[in-house]
Amino acid sequence: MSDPVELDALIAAARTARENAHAPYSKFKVGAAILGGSGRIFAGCNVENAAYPQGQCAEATAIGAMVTAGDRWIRAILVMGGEAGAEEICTPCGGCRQRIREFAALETPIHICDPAGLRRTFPLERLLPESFGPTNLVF
Ligand SMILES: O=c1ccn([C@H]2C[C@H](O)[C@@H](CO)O2)c(=O)[nH]1
Ligand SMILES: [Zn+2]
Repeated sequence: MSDPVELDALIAAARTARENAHAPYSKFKVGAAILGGSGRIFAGCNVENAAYPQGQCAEATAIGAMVTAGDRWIRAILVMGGEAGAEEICTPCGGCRQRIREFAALETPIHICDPAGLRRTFPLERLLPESFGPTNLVF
């Protein structure tokens, strides 16, 4: 789990990112916020494209911002997608689960929000069991 102050900061960062999402095709806005190893927060939104397959998820944008700034560790990640009170929660897609895996522990919390607030928290391992990661490539 993340402490409540960190959680509030992640929610605020993801909310702002979500508002900036470029999602004219799906109309599904997503913001993500990462608490990095340095204690800094990195945010990202989904960035869609008229050539649909070129769209990028919010989590990928946030991970890119983190790596660009020099952080290499995800202490917690929060995803805020869709609309308040939606029946289904917005968990990271399969590709983003693997992207998170590159920089996180199996216990790292993935907080799932909608614009009204926190809905669920999962450890990464719950969303990506029996996963392949960096240690598989250590010979
Ligand atoms: O966890 C998720 C799920 C979906 N999307 C984006 C991709 C696409 O732009 C839109 C609809 O799938 O939402 C994300 O950014 N993150
Ligand atoms: Zn994704």
